Amino acid sequence: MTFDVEVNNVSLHYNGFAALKDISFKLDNGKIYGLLGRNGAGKTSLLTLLASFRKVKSGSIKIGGENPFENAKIMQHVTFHYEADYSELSENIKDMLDDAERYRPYFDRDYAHYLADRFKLPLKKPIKKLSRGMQSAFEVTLGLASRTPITIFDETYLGMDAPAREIFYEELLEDQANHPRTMILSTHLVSEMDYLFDDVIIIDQGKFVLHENYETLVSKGASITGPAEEVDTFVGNMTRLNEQKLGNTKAVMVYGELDETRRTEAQRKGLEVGPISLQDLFIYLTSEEV
Ligand SMILES: Nc1ncnc2c1ncn2[C@@H]1O[C@H](COP(=O)(O)OP(=O)(O)OP(=O)(O)O)[C@@H](O)[C@H]1O
Repeated sequence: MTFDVEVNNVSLHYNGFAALKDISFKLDNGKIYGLLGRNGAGKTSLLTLLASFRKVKSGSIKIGGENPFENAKIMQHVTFHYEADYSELSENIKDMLDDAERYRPYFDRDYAHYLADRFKLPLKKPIKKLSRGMQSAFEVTLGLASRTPITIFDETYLGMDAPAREIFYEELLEDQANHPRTMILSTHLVSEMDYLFDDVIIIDQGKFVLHENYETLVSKGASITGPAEEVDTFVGNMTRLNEQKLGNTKAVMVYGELDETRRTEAQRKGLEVGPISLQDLFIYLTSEEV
């Protein structure tokens, strides 16, 4: 069975406030998707609909061709991980991992224990007594070890420190290579996580902005570095996303493709042409002026 995801014209209102406005996109199997959007863009709202935490009332969502809402056949293949509130839970990590094995059909117990060890999670400690970062690491452990065909992480990793996030990224890429599934990672940590994404989806103020392959997206811009005057002349009236100056050297990020003729021209003028960052593109595409 395949688990393609189809989101068709989905809108969501909270007491008259439009949090999602006519969103449509499709997800293929086996890719890592980065879901990006500024604060309040609607990422969590969208993910709770995908995870069937709430019912779609306007538009439709299909997973594997079926409506997933209250559909046990589909929902056992979808997991949603977020910064859960464990403050009332007295069970320890080991018991929780044992429980997970019972209701998650793809769960790999050995891998879960290996991850818990890498994250230095104390197996015998009640989860409510773990720090916020450790609770996040536990959630991430569940998410990876569940190996669910559609795995959704809603900024689960925010509370984790940088070394722990690095372990998560390493494990995510390695486990995805061995057990491909559809992963959706919503995040603000764009510059830190961009290399993980196969595709990027950007939403802004409840609206769909784009769904694009990561490489294709970043090739839509370039950074031009060299003597300030030369750079300014070369860039002309192209859209500038960002610029930095150090002494007489300037680096300008531009939006817009540079064809071979323009690249050769840059080279002739001694300018360096490099790739653009997803972060700069994201900031530009979701800025008020666009
Ligand atoms: N239960 C709710 N009732 C009313 N408004 C809500 C509710 N949940 C979210 N909203 C509003 O809907 C919009 C989208 O919120 P959502 O949490 O989906 O955004 P987000 O992209 O996940 O934001 P963040 O990155 O800040 O977590 C926001 O304006 C938020 O205030």
